[in-house]
Amino acid sequence: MGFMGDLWAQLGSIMATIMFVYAMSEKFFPSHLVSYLRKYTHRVSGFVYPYIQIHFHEFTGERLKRSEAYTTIQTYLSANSSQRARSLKAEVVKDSQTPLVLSMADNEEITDEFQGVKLWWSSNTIQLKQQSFSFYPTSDEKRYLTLTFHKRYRDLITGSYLKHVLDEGKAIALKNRQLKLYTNNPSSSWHGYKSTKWSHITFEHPSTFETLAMEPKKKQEILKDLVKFQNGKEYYAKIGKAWKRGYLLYGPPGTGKSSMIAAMANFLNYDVYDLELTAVKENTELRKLLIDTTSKSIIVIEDIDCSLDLTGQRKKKEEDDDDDTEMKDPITKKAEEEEKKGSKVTLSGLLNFIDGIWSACGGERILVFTTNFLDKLDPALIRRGRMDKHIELSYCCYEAFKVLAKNYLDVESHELFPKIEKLLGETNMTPADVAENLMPKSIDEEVQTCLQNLINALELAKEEAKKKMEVEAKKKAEEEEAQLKAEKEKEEYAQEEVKANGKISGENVEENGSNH
Ligand SMILES: Nc1ncnc2c1ncn2[C@@H]1O[C@H](COP(=O)(O)OP(=O)(O)OP(=O)(O)O)[C@@H](O)[C@H]1O
Ligand SMILES: [Mg+2]
Repeated sequence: MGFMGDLWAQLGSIMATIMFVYAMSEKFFPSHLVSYLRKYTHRVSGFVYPYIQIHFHEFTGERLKRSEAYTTIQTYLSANSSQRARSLKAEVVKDSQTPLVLSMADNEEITDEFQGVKLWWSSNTIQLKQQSFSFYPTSDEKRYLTLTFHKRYRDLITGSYLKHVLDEGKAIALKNRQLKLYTNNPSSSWHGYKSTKWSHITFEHPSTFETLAMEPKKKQEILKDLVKFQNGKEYYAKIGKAWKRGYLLYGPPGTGKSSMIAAMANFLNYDVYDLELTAVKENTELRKLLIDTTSKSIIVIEDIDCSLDLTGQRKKKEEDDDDDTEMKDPITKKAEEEEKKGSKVTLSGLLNFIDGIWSACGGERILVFTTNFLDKLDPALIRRGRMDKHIELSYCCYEAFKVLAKNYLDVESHELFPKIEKLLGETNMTPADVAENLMPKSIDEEVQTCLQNLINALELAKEEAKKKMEVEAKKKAEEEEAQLKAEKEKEEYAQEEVKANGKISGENVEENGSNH
């Protein structure tokens, strides 16, 4: 089949050339003669040439829009052809992680196999007449890809194979794409030509789950959860829930909340939308921003407790303020109104953001809230169903230290490790501080020295914590003593008062008695 197939493919190319000559000959021969010749050759070629060809042109339609099928197939072929094709072309492709994308050169051919069936792909060009004027940029070359296969496999190729090529091509493009980090623009700049609600830059955070220091068991659990979500399209459809998941990351500063978000984005290959709530004026704007996000993304609201007064106190405060506005001069009044307008996103607005429109907004979105203080948040915000998973990021444990030691110093065990393990059990230090202390201060600093630096820092922290505890205990004891003293004094005073009252009433009785 191989040799004969190649032979037929060659024959196919010859036929294509003949057709091309026909097309050109229309200029020189009478049209009826050309169409007769064309019909006749078609019949003959169909009889002797059992192959079918499908062409995919690079540009389609009037506006010369680049065909999505062409790009996707090219991506598929690039992944498959770069090892097989003899001649390749290199291109810089926008939004791709790899600086140069290799693909089949023009007029090159490769073979592919699908379920045991062999097929041929070739990339071709046609020279066009130079256009005198065009509004859209045009080239004098037209490119197209040609798929050739035996007519016996028509159903297999047009059905499953092409679907396979397009699915695979899309998956490769997604994997290779450059991730983006979006931030919301203030709504005052939303109007006008080309205005957008989000600005973006390339997302290049180096944090991954390998570099993230935390207990391996917890890390595995999170990874499993993310994979389940990413592959859960059918599952979410089956249970009738929107394909979304909410994570609440909480813990002290420097424990890796932001690093985890970056690791999630790198792991899932999702874009990140960093939503700055204080720049959002009202609930409707919040909804508009959400609608403007794409799927396969992580929407992040950092420090949710600081971004908003979500405890319902805002409303009360505004009402109080309203009482005396009548007395203020117009400029002050206006400034205050503007200020109030500054951030009018309310808890219910945020809840709608999560539950309402959010659910109708397509799928594959992850929402992450971070906070340093879990108990400061309104229970309505963090109840299950809204935030599906709560993840605590805490002080550095021994397991987390081992990850950092491996990443920063390339050591997996050391005689100083047991000492560090003991100290980490006795004192609280964030992974950020542990990492900082572990980092070599000069190029030639030895592992031993770096570990010793950490031990010194841990001992110092332990000492400080001890001192702090002692001071607090002393303060508490003093407070308790003062309270006891105050209570005692109060009691004594009360007793004296009772005594004094008794005396007075006794005197009164005496007085009354003498009156009788
Ligand atoms: N768990 C961790 N694993 C690895 N590195 C960490 C971890 N936690 C913190 N770091 C290091 O400390 C730096 C600060 O961490 P990060 O910004 O993720 O903390 P955070 O919890 O988001 O703090 P904040 O509450 O202040 O926003 C990171 O750049 C990283 O180098
Ligand atoms: Mg952070």
